[in-house]
Amino acid sequence: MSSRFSFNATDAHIIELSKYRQIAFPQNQRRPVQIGIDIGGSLAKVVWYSQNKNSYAATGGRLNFTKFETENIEKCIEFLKEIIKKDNNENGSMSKRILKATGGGAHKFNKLLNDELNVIVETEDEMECLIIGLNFLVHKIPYEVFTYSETEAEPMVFEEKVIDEEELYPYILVNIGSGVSIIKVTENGKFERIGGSSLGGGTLWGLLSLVTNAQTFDEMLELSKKGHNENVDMLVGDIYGGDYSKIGLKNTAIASSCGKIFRKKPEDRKKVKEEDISRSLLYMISNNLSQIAYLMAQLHQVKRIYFGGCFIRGHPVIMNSLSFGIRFWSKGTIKALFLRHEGYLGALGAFLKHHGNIQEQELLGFSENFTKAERINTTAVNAVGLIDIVPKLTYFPLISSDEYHPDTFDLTNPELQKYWIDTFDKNLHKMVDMALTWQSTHYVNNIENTKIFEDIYRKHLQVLRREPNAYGPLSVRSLLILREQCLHEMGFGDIFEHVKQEEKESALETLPNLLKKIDALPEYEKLGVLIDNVLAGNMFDWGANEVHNMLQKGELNFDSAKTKVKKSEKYFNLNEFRERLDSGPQHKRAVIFVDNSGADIVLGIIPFARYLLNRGTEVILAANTHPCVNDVTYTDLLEIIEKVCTFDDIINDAYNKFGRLMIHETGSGSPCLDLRNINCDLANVCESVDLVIIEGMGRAMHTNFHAKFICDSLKLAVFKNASVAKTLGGNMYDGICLFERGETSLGGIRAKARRSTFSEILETGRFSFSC
Ligand SMILES: Nc1ncnc2c1ncn2[C@@H]1O[C@H](COP(=O)(O)OP(=O)(O)OP(=O)(O)O)[C@@H](O)[C@H]1O
Ligand SMILES: CC(C)(CO)[C@@H](O)C(=O)NCCC(=O)O
Repeated sequence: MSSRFSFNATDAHIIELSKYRQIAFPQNQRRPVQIGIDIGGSLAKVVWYSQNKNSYAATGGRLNFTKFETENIEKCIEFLKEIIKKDNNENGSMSKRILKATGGGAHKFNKLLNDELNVIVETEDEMECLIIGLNFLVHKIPYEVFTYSETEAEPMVFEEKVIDEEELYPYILVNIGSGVSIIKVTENGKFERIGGSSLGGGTLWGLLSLVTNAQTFDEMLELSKKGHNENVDMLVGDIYGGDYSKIGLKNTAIASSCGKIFRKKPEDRKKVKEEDISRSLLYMISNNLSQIAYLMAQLHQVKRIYFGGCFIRGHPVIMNSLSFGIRFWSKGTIKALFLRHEGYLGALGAFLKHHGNIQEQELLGFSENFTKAERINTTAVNAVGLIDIVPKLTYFPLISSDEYHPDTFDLTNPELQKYWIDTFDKNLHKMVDMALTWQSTHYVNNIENTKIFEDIYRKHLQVLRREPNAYGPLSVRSLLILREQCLHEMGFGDIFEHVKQEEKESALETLPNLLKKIDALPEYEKLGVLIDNVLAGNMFDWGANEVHNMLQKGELNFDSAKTKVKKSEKYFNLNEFRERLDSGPQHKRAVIFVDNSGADIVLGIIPFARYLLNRGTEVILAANTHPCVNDVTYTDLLEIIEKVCTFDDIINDAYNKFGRLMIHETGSGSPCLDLRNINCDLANVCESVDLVIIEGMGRAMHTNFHAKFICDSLKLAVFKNASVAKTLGGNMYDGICLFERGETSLGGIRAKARRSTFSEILETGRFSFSC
């Protein structure tokens, strides 16, 4: 089967998930490079922090991952020397650094590391580091954990981040390195190594080195993919002539690994294919481990079994046989859990042991960055991976259900998958054109970077065509985020800046007159006109292909947009909103998640916000932190409001005098809105919000269309994509205005169990409620 795990690693422009796993630290974090290393019997794994200068996104830092064969420890040391030298050049020479090291090699090579690197090597316990690393990934990295089964249409099924401790403990970790350690974890900081096995990854590597001509472990695994184990394994059918149904053994079950070889004549034994024997040995090790893992879980009455260690390396056959074994032995009651950063648990744990890192995590958010454009360091076994470290994000406090999921469309349907991947592929050239224009207006002459951007994104799309869930569940949101990451990684900033600037200026010129006209309307007509204006403004969306074409040809202006947008038959209940405004208690505070710059924000949203302010409702405008398409960013919005303040007293007073108009950043850089990850300051000011307004196709259709809130909510958007319209039951350019009363408005109790934070979990080991 083709999969993300077999992507061509020699390609310099793309970070394949299994081999490049960076995790991205927030801006303004200046600190010396910190390194964690886990030197095992087979491989030395390195995790280090680097500042994220290359990226336009305001991500201040990044966790990088790489590994070397322990046999070549000197290459690893050279690599570490380079990292330290680079950091000395950038941040100034430091006094002796601390290197956090774990694994057997931290002891064995202690003196060598000390002498060669001129560092203080602090040795950390291997088992403890594995658990710290695992807990970090499970709590902090989106879609880190997944189950795997080839019998399902979609083999990889991702788990949400585990936030509550009760969900997590007790668990066992089966860490398959050279040898195997099995660790039971019952609560934060409480663990015990309950067993192990010497039949592990080193065993397979050793045996395959003996029976194949392959040079590297990866070549050996490749061989196993092509092999047929039934040529060497004795199956139940070989003994019974069919199934042994009485005890539930099918004829295809392996009765005796390698058990057919002894029957062969000595001259035929040499003809056994290396592919077949590789496959057989791989099953032998994996099946044995799944059985031991299950027995351990039984003995200790544990339901969660995580598999870690480089042995797994996202290899489908290994994962499938471990999964199958656990499912088989547990009669389907337990599922094997895998991790996308499975080989780095120990090194990550050692890294996090640097002073303050564990507490610090609570202040930070982490996102995965799949993209890197530098030439790969060829001395490493598998180059580097990336995790970006971003300012801390949190749950939006007004979501009413724990079932909240941002994405509206389930892209498990192959037709929809193809449609969306094709759509982004076809539109890519438009982004490239924008990137080129952006370069020319910034006097940057680096066509190569635009080409690399195009290349990287297209290659990611190719990966996704083969393995749609390679980077976590596929959604329109994930495709959009990936595109932004690729742009940012190549140093592109706000590539729609010129478009936004022009549209903003022209809209600001129109605004005073528009406000006058609205003010002159009879009171009962105002709301309808304001909502029409928001929907017309929302047409100015350079991210929607159809509209992009119109805008580029100059075929759209505010008036023509107003005639183009029709009211959706199915999703337009303005009257209910009007009735609520007229008869219910006045809303105290509204938050508006805004969308595009130009006419959208200036002629649509600002007059509507002004109307709410006039009615006595405070208004928070929540705009993206980072640029994406022509969405208005937090900094754009500050500028716009300051301009509006120069000619409109209502906005000026509310913003400058009374603080009744507030502007906040969402923490996002996407046209979609994931309300599980909102800037903490915004979440805090939204605690007292009783009206949530979400605007735009990305925020209110691709995402949040089904979101329910504990307070009143209003979704405003226009169908600008035919597939979205068809799937949701609307027509192209229908405007939706969806008002829904919240539990509080209906008299319900406003209460919600908040989620425990990671530091609480780590530090107190107790379950608690907090932001
Ligand atoms: N590119 C690779 N090169 C070598 N081994 C690999 C590679 N990819 C996966 N492996 C497998 O991973 C195993 C090593 O896993 P890991 O790095 O987790 O263990 P380790 O830390 O070296 O061992 P231990 O913890 O037992 O000391 C190897 O024995 C081999 O089976
Ligand atoms: C010796 C370690 C802990 C080194 O990581 C590992 O290789 C292992 O757990 N080996 C298995 C030893 C045993 O329990 O049989």
